[in-house]
Order: sequence, then structure tokens, then C-alpha cells
Amino acid sequence: MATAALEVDRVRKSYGKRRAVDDMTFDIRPGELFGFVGSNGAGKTTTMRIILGVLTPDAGEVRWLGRPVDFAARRQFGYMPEERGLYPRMKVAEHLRYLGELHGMSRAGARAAADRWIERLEVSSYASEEVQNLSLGNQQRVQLAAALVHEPKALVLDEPFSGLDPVAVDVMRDVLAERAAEGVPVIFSSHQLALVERVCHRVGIVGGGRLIACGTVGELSESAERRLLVDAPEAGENWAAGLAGVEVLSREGTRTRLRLAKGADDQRVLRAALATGPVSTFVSEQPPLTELYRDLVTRDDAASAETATAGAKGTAGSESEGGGR
Ligand SMILES: Nc1ncnc2c1ncn2[C@@H]1O[C@H](COP(=O)(O)OP(=O)(O)OP(=O)(O)O)[C@@H](O)[C@H]1O
Repeated sequence: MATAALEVDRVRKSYGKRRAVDDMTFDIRPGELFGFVGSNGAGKTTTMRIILGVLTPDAGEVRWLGRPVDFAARRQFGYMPEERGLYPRMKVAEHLRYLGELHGMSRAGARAAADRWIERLEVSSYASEEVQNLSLGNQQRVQLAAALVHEPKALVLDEPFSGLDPVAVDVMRDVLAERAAEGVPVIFSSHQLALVERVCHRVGIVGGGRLIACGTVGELSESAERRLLVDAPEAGENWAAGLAGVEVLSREGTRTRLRLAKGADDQRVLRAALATGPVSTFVSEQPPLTELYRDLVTRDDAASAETATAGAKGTAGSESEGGGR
């Protein structure tokens, strides 16, 4: 099993009475691109801020290479905050050099690194411009350069892809993949699930401040309802209707996509298809991350609602018992 580089261990954080992060536990391995996804307000930014030490957790711990993260470790991280954080009046190249030196680089080293990232992120024509004069997408490229300029050992990026044009998305993706290939663990949050599915090794899904699922897309799909693609050229429109636990998702020509509830028998589906004539395709399909995400989040919401109802009943029961005494 790969050793973890960055570990988030039972981290908890509340803002007043609101529990933003609850028992959050996951790890990121060297050279791994880890996608951090979840609905608005799920707790991603809070978790990332805790990793960076911008926020202190109420409980739990973040470890880097097996030790609690301290200031020296955090200096080795590259961070792209959600609210971004560049000085608008500073010039791009000057800004990046300044950040490099702030992280302990020599003047010459910071200059060389700034130049290198300006070129790599294709913002050379803005190097002498004030940050505030750049478009938002170009400011974001500079923001990534700012996270990278000191050659960080880990990258924590809050929605780095939001608002980028397709070419900038490709540049960002390539840079992150390159860093990961160099052994750097990379965690980034995103709502662009198709992109996350394409680029990430593993995905963590956050709901209500907790990690509700984590793994490769293949692993996540193991807990999901199975999908089948069946091509039965002589079958009528409704050949699969009425099969227990089977839902017809779509029909395109002679191909039918089916979703099987847990425990539904795929051999019965095959027999039903064969009863119509030849079957040229009968394969399991991995659902896209977007669907896995919906299934997992919906299931988690339902489970939370059930727990809350049970809790409320328990409380009501004990209150009435108390009242009767
Ligand atoms: N400074 C704050 N004060 C009070 N509540 C906060 C604060 N920051 C975040 N919260 C709350 O904590 C919860 C988690 O927010 P967080 O920003 O971590 O979610 P997120 O997953 O990053 O959401 P998004 O995808 O919208 O960026 C939300 O309910 C949010 O309203």
C-alpha cells in the first residue's frame, strides 16, 4: 500500500454552532492527484484552510510525512486560496519573485523560478503589468504560479479550474499532472466532475462536513448500483420492462442502458434479452463520476435524515418519559 504524504485525521471544525467539518479523515499519497468534491458549503474550503494552518481545527490533526504539520512543513506547501490572494497593484513578475523570496529562496533563485513559471503558464506578455490589470483567468494563472514558485513539496488548490477558458484548463491540468509526476501530492477542489474524473487518481466526496466516499472512480462505482449495456437487435421497445430491480435508463436504437438495484440478477436480464433473439452486447458499464456523486450524496442525505428523525424521536420519547415522572 502506498504511504501517505499528507494525512487529515479526524479533523473537526465548527463556526459557532455550525459544524463545518466533522471527523474528516483521508490521506494523499506522493505523486497523487486527489480531487476534493462536494456541494456548496460541504466543508472543502474549511478543510483546506486547516491543512494550510489558516484555520485551527477544534479537534483532529493534519500530518505531513507522519508528523503533525508545523510552520516549517507548511512553508513547503503551495496554496491557492479560494478568495485568491495576490496584491492587485504589484506587477506580475515582481510579485512572484517576492513570494519566492518570502519562502526562503535566494534573489537569483526566485527570479529564475518566477521567469520559468511565467513562461510555463503563458503569461509572459503580462509580466510587467499590475495584477489588477489582468483578466480574471490570467490572474488565476498567476495565482497558480504563486503557489508553485517556491517549488512546493505539496499542493493544496481551492477550485483552481473555476472560471478558466478551455486552453487555460489544459495548461492547469498539464502543470498539475507534471507536478504529480514529480512525486508532489496534489489536492484540489472542484465542481467540474468530468474534469476531476479525467485527471484525478482518487476522489474524496464531502457531504455535510464529512468524507462520505473516497477512492478511485472504479472503487466508488463498486458501491453504486450496477449498469448494463445490452444490444439485442430483435428486441421490442419494452423487452426489459417488468424485470424486478431493473430500471431502463435509455434506449438508443437497439441498445438499452439499464440500472440494476442491489441484489438484482443480471442473469435474468440476460435470459430476458436472449428470449428476444440474438444478443450482440451484454456488458457492465462504469457510471460517470457525476452519477456516482449524485447517488452517493443522495444516499448520504437520506441516511442523515433518517438518523436525525430517529434522534428526534428518541429525544421526544425521553422528554415524554421525563414529563411523566
Ligand atoms: N467564516 C465563516 N463563518 C461562519 N461559517 C462559515 C465560515 N466559513 C464557512 N462557513 C460555513 O461552513 C460550512 C462549510 O463551508 P466551506 O466554505 O468549507 O464549504 P465548501 O465545501 O468549500 O463550499 P463551496 O463549494 O461553496 O466553496 C458552510 O456551512 C459555511 O457556511
